[in-house]
Amino acid sequence: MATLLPELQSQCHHFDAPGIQGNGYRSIISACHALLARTARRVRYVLSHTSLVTPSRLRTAVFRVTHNVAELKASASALHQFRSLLYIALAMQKAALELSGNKSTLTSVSSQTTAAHTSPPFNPASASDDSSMDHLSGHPLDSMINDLSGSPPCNPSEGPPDTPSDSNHPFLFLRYDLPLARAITQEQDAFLKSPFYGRCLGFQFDRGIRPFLQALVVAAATVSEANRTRSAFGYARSLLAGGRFAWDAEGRGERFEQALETEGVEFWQDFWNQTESGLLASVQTLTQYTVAINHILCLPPVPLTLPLASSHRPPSPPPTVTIPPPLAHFGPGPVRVRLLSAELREGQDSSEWLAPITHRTSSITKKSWVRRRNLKPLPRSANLIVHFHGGGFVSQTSRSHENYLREWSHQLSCPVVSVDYSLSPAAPFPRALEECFYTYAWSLCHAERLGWTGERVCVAGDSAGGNLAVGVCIRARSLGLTVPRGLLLAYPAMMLRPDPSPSRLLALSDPLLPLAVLTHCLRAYAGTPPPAVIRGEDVDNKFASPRSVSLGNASREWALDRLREWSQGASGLFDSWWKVKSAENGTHDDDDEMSAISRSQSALPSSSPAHLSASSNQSWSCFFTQLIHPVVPGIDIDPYGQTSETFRYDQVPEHLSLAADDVKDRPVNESSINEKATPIFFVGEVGEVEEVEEVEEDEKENESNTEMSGQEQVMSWEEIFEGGLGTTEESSEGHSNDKSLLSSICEKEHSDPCKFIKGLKENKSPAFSIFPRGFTPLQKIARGKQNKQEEQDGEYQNDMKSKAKERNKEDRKGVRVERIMQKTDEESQGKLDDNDDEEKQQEFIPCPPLTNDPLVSPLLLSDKDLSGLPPTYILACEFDPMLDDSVALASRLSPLGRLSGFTLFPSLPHGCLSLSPLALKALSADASQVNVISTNVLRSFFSEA
Ligand SMILES: CCCCCCCC/C=C\CCCCCCCC(=O)O[C@H]1CC[C@@]2(C)C(=CC[C@H]3[C@@H]4CC[C@H]([C@H](C)CCCC(C)C)[C@@]4(C)CC[C@@H]32)C1
Repeated sequence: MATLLPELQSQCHHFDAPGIQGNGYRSIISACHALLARTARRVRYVLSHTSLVTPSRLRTAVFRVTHNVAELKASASALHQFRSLLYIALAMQKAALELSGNKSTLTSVSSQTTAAHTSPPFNPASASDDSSMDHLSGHPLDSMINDLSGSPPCNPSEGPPDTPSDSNHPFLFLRYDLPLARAITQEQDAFLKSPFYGRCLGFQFDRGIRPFLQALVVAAATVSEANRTRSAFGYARSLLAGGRFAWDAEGRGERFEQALETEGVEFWQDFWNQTESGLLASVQTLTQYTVAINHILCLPPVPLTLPLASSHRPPSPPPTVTIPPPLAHFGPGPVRVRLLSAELREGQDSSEWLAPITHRTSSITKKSWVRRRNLKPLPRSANLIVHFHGGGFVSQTSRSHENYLREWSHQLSCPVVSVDYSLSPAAPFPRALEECFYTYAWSLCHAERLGWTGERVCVAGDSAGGNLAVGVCIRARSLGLTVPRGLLLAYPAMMLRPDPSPSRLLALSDPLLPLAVLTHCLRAYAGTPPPAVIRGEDVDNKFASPRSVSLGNASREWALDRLREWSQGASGLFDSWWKVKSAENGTHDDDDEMSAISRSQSALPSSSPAHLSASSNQSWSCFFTQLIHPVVPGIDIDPYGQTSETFRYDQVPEHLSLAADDVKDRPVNESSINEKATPIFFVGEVGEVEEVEEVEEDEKENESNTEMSGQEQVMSWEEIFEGGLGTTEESSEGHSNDKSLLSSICEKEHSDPCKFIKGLKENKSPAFSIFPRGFTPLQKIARGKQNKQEEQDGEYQNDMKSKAKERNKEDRKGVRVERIMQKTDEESQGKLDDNDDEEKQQEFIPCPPLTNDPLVSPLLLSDKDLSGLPPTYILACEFDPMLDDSVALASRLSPLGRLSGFTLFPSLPHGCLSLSPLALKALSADASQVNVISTNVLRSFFSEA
């Protein structure tokens, strides 16, 4: 580590966005320093107490020797993992620098490394950790740790001033199909993650957040344990296990790690949704601002006609555009939207307000409306915020994000609209995006119903919602609609392709967004095609897919149901008390509505699937992507816009294609909204809706279609993969852009691209000598084989692994058998040889073709498209696997003049906005600033002339 850290640090600055000192490499270094500091303190503490006190029971009890020793062992194991991580990061860094053609930076590595060595020594005592041991600084061990760490952690106020912003700026993401990227993906699976999740959990985060993360892991481990047995006895056993996990750090770490390996997306979906209803939700409500309006609207699925934002000469009618309702996968269906408003405003209480409310929510909402009639409404607000929540595309609703939405509404005195879009895997891309865009358009043409004048609108999104927010703005711009005044992105997910980046490596130790869970989310949203038709009866079943058939899944759902029941039961009394209190205060929450709407189910249009036929579904599924960008399989975009001409807005007549500045600030004039005006175009196939009875016949046909399309996708991925790495002559026509991208990269360093590519393939290029000197790759060996590396990794790891294996024999048996069977099949077909590489290749995470779509991975958007975004402010967190998404986006937007600001919150994990204000207060001072800063950003958007 003594050499690795300074070497990595010396090149970090090349990856910063202009003027912003932060990226995944810097975060890895900070995490390492935090771990070293924590280990050093623990060692000092143990040493000082063992040397003074003779062995006795008293000593053991008072100084918690066993606990400290166990912690030390876990820290040692974590350090070992981090050492490997540093090697990987270093290899990535060098590869990225070489790919960017940044020769000068490569040659200066050694000199800068020396410089880093001469910098002031890192003092572990300065890092925030167990303050009980702070008085021990100055111990001889300090010097050892100084040697280990070598240089101080990244300080945002220091660092090289000449951060590059030219075209040679290295990109943080490494293409998934490069040999190094593949090697990294294999390596990450071999990491022993339990020390991070168990005892060492969250060591790299702010001290205050550790108890929260530990509680999270205990809860996840308990639920996962409960999944294993379904009986009442099993339930009692899992409760006991829950108690055990509270103090057995190793046990919960192992169970959590195992849950990552065995549980599917549904588990995480349900687990993450715990804040949506029940006790947790009720407790959260206590700490939030009260609001006058908190309603669920169901926007009816009808086409909307809006005026274009282009200037037109009166008296000619303004050109209009017709926006179809969301169509993908299920056909037209209502969109659920939450309207929050600190004050009751004109229009929000009008009878018209009830018009868009349909289906299940109507009775409840009408009641609440009647209750509010005696409040005197304020004039309509000039500002509106349209928000898209995060949750990995698979979980959560606007409700779990209310804490900051309510604050925004209060501080900015404006209504907030947050979309409860359909969730994956039931409704994969582009359904959610369509719904978000439809809501945006609906808000523009029904401003008065929201208590808004239609003047200024800002769009905000966190995490997965940030991804959707960018898509909405791009679409608004491409159709010539009013573009929001500002875009606020909180830790957005901008690259959904499985390209590794340094911050993604942090996912290996992150209990909030572990890599396995990220991969689940990715597959659910953009991986496989959804079931083509979901039958009417299935819609009532939240998990309307074959998964509910398996015993494992059934028991998981059973366990989660028990947890939910308990939580809801406990919150019953609380809820009734709270409602009485709210009614007295004249405030209201439509909590009943949300608890009535199960998460995934709420996402699905309640009626549409029953009315659809397979044929209609197929034509709808492509609607969104065709409208914005024709999807060209295999086409890739240079993140720096080199292939910017590839994508066209061919549906928008050229004379209507507006410059970003033309549309940016144009207010929506209500009187100019002319629903009767002739639409310029309308693309959609609403007319193809057929009756329920016909569904069954078409179903079989449709199933086979789905299978076929699934096969086609796999094929095309393989082609892309081969095409991207094969010789240029081998590549097919569809991959021309891959070729051009690679050629352009190669040209910088090598005259013959083919040779260079071959070099990459054979790992001969110096940059791709997979890992630097001294690195022993962790051995990725299928379970059931003896892992030789384990032997070297020391007793502790062996203990942990064998213990885990024993405990979970049953679970793992399945996996092993599966692999052995797979092998036997292949052997019989003569496909398998003993080559380790081939085995690894099978385990390589495939890249779903959809993730190449710039609307799925907005970092693949061309410069031309990105320059159509409104002024964008990015909030990012230091210890976030998604940090590089923010930094890379900022690097792209900054030269285009579209970046209005960037704030990096040190020591915070992903999702910090969603944490309750109480939790934030328990964290650092920076953490409590998260909400304040986001509010100020929105205020500045609204106030800018
Ligand atoms: C080595 C490199 C290989 C590269 C391979 C990479 C492949 C994948 C790449 C990209 C895919 C991106 C996919 C989607 C991105 C998703 C981003 C995204 O949207 O992530 C969100 C997912 C939900 C969540 C974790 C979050 C924020 C807040 C969290 C919530 C805070 C409190 C909530 C608890 C349930 C409260 C109860 C606690 C109690 C003690 C029991 C909690 C934890 C729920 C989950 C959310 C971020």
